[in-house]
Amino acid sequence: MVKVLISDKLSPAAIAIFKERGVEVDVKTGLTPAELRAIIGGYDGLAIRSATKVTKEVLDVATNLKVIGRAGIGVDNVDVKSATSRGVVVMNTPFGNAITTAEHAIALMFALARQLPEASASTKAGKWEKNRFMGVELTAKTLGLIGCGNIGSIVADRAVGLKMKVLAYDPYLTEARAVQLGVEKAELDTVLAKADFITIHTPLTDATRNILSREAIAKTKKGVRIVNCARGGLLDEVALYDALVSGHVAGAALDVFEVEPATDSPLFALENVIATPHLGAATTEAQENVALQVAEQISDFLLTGSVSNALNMPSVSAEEAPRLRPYMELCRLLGAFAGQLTQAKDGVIKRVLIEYEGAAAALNHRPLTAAALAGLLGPVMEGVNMVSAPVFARDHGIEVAEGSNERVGDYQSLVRISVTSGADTRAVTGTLIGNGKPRLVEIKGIKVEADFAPHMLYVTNKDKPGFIGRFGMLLADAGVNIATFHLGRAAEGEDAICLVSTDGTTPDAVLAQVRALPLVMQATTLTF
Ligand SMILES: NC(=O)C1=CN([C@@H]2O[C@H](COP(=O)(O)OP(=O)(O)OC[C@H]3O[C@@H](n4cnc5c(N)ncnc54)[C@H](O)[C@@H]3O)[C@@H](O)[C@H]2O)C=CC1
Ligand SMILES: O=C(O)C(=O)COP(=O)(O)O
Repeated sequence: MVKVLISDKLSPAAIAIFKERGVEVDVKTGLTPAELRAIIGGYDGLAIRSATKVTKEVLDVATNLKVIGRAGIGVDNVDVKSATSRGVVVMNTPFGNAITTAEHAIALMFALARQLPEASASTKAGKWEKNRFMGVELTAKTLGLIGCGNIGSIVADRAVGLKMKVLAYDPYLTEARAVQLGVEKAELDTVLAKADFITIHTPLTDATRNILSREAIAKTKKGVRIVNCARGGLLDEVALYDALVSGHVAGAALDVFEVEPATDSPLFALENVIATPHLGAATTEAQENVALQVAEQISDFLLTGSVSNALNMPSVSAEEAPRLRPYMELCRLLGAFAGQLTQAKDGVIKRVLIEYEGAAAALNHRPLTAAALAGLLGPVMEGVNMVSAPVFARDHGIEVAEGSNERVGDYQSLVRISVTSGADTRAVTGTLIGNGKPRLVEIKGIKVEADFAPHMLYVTNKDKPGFIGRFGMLLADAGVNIATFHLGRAAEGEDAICLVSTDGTTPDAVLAQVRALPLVMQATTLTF
């Protein structure tokens, strides 16, 4: 039974889904890093929000972990790079809390405009300071958005409804989308110079860290009000403090902080600062959405292999997962065959071409290519899987190309993997037979019909009388039992191949004797 750990506070809806799907689930919140490291090895899946930090150190000991599901959007608390290199899928729930977070940003904007928290505290203290709390209207003011993705777009939509003029700085925002949203696409400096209110809605990445730097804050319009509902670290808290004290910035509303939990900050002493404890996603609706979604995504992945909303792996829908699974296995096996042949020769893979023909042409190729690369790179990198293989290939300068052709030839469906290393290119081709069983049909252009078996011996030889008898005798004398025996040749008297499955491994000494046989050009043991 697969086992999942929920290590942050999630709606009970998540537990119910896991149990319904037959996934064993433990809930342990508030773990220290050491406590998490001590237990993570026992879990296949981890469901988190923003409190759990999934560091390299945690991943190093997460030996069974296959998937991390973030019930929410930001994954800056997960070392996605380390997860990827360890083959762990990282998923989030990109839409479940977007409306709720956008509403929090709008709420904070109103709260800043009318100093609601201070006014409420003063009134409750019996002061009735009607003249102290003079606000500003939002209508006709300019809102500057930094980041206009899911949340930024919803904020824009609401702000347009409030009759604000919206400027958006987002390098990935198209003109067409800006027009559709009713916002004006602008450079960062223009947003800074013109906005009466600024809200930030980018992820925290190396590119966005400190995007509202001291310099950027200095470029803002005097009297600007700033809302950050995205991530601490996107703005310089010390520079913001100085600008609030000097009066250049009229107010700031912060839901997120560089260090969380933020229990102590000089900003808390300022009257024109509103602070909430990372409540952006904290509504019943959003928490129900993200908990249900993350539990479904994690369960689906662990139980069926379908992949949704992964940051480091192509999606595989629940509908296509059963259709793709046998093809993934075929691709992995073909990749493993090609990888072992390459490893046995000169080793360094330069280029991989994966061609899909017939019925395979119509499939979702990204997961299939990832599976082929996982098989191919298996002999080079221990523990490689579909998550880590494409990244490993890219990082090691291996060119990966895909081709497809819907034409049906001798087989309904074919997958061919051609691997170039040094001056050689080796191609292996396979198909699915019967109820989705992988079958090899061609090796280096020579037709052969063979199943994959755990232990195989692959020999290339000259097609001349005498080889098969000597080869059979040699294996028999060495006590290596042949389970299946397949032959193929380019043409009479030319290059031939012999693919044998054996009951158990062929010892290296026997392999050396096979290589020494007359007519043998090369011999390699293969394992699958
Ligand atoms: N306070 C809270 O509780 C919550 C905070 N968040 C935060 O909000 C962030 C945004 O969420 P979504 O809108 O759903 O993400 P998204 O991915 O849909 O949108 C982010 C936008 O930022 C833009 N962007 C990326 N780099 C940029 C740059 N250098 N300059 C300007 N724009 C850039 C992207 O093009 C994209 O359009 C999340 O990454 C998360 O950190 C999300 C949910 C709740
Ligand atoms: O979804 C996000 O990115 C959030 O920041 C929400 O964080 P939380 O799940 O409330 O800790």
